[in-house]
Amino acid sequence: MTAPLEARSLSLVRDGNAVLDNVSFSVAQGEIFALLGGNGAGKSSTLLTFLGFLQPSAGEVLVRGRSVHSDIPAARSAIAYLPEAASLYGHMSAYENLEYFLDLAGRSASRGDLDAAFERVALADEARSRRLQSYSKGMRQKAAIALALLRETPILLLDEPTSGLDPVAIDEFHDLVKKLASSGQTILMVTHDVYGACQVADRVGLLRRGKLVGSFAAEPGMRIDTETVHAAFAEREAA
Ligand SMILES: Nc1ncnc2c1ncn2[C@@H]1O[C@H](COP(=O)(O)OP(=O)(O)OP(=O)(O)O)[C@@H](O)[C@H]1O
Repeated sequence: MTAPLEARSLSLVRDGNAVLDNVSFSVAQGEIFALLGGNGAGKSSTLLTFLGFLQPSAGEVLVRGRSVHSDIPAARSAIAYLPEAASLYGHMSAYENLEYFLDLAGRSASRGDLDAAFERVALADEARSRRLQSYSKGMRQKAAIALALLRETPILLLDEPTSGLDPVAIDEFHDLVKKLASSGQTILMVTHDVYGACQVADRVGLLRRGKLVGSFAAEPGMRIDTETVHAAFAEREAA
C-alpha cells in the first residue's frame, strides 16, 4: 500500500546551508511518526517541505505516492498543518474562526458540525463564543485541532504541538492524536520532547543536524537510554 507520507533521500539547502541530508522515511496510514531532534535539527523544515513551501535540493517528498512538487495544491489539500503557534485570530470567537477558515478552504460547516468538532476536542461549550484572546494555549490548540478535523484531511502535520501545554492538557492532546490515528489519519509530528514522543508515537525518528540517525518503535513509558538521546541532541544548533 502506498504510504501517505514519504521522504526519499531528501536533501534541503536553505540560504546556502545544508539543512537536511539524505533523509528517508515513510509514515503508513494510521501511524503516528514523531521526528525528534534538537534546535536547528531540521524538523520544521521537513514539515515545510511536505507542504511544498521548501523545494528539495535533492531527493523528493511524496504525499499519497505523488511527488509534492509535481502538484503542490493536491499535497496541501490532503494535509492539515498545525504550526507551533496556532494561527487563529484572537479577536474572533472559535465559531467565527472556524467558519472563516473553512470558508477560505472552500468548505462549509453547520453550527452542528462545529459543535461536534468542539465536542471531539473537548472545548467547553461556554468557551466557543468567546474571543480566542481570552483562551489558554491549550484551548487555542483545541480550536486549531477542531479546524483540522473539519477539513477532514487524511494527513496531519504537527509542529511542537505540546510546547507550552500543562501536563493534563498534554495527556488530553495525546489521547486525541491517538484517536485520530486509530480512525485512519496519518500523523507526522516534530518535537523536542523525548518522553512525549514515546508516549504518543508508534515510531520515533532521531534527526540530528539534518541527518536521520536512527528510528525505533516507541512504547508509552519507555525510556530511551541517555546515549541515544545525546546522539540525537548533541551538536544541536545553539538556541
Ligand atoms: N527562514 C529560514 N531561512 C533560512 N534558514 C532557516 C530558516 N529557518 C530555519 N533555517 C535554518 O534551517 C535549519 C533547520 O531549522 P529548523 O527550523 O527546520 O529546525 P528545527 O529542528 O525545527 O529547530 P527548532 O527545534 O529550533 O524549531 C537551521 O540551521 C536554521 O538556521
